[in-house]
Amino acid sequence: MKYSIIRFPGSNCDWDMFYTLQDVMNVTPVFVDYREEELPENTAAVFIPGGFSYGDYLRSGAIARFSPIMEAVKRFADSGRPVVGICNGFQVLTEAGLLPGALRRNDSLNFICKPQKLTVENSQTRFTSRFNLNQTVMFPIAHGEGNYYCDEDTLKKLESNQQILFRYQGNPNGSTDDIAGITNERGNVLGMMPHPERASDALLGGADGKLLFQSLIESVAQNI
Ligand SMILES: NC(=O)CC[C@H](N)C(=O)O
Repeated sequence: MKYSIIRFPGSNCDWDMFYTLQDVMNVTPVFVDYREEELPENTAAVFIPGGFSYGDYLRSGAIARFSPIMEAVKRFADSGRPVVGICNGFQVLTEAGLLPGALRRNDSLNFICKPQKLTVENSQTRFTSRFNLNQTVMFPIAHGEGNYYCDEDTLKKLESNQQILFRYQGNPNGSTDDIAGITNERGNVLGMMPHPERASDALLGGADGKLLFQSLIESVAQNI
């Protein structure tokens, strides 16, 4: 089983993800170039890491979503298997239409880089089964375009389908309804602005993020 990490020109959290998967979680990560048209065989889950794909030109993620590999990522997601986008990865997934809504400039118009408290809003998913409901966790944030926006109807659907997995405590960027991380309706595609891979080892200042990787890896093992 491989855990595929997609690399675009400008990705910069690819090694953070690799380290977490290989050294902390003891699974097998593999980098996948954006020009590839297929994912490696035996891919168990796809990760789209943080960064500044194509220099964040036009809008974050707006160019990366046209990369050849994204067609394969869409097919993988359509088959119900897990796809996780962190930070720029979340931006790419909304631009690609795999997640609802959009990420806009932070309301302060400043880049924000700090540890951020979050509330776990749903602990009954393949990504969050190791957390407790309403648990407070600390994940770093580092973004200029993390202001999640969706219209009223979409927000109602996100809430009624329990697609909101994480909310900010003390909204740092103006996100609608304090939203920090959501899934698609089917529940197999996750996007979040905070970085669990940067909170996966006490040496990094905290290990709350490890729970997310544990949840996902267990669900893969159980074929959920
Ligand atoms: N760390 C990141 O992924 C940065 C995200 C994005 N490019 C932004 O600044 O909004």
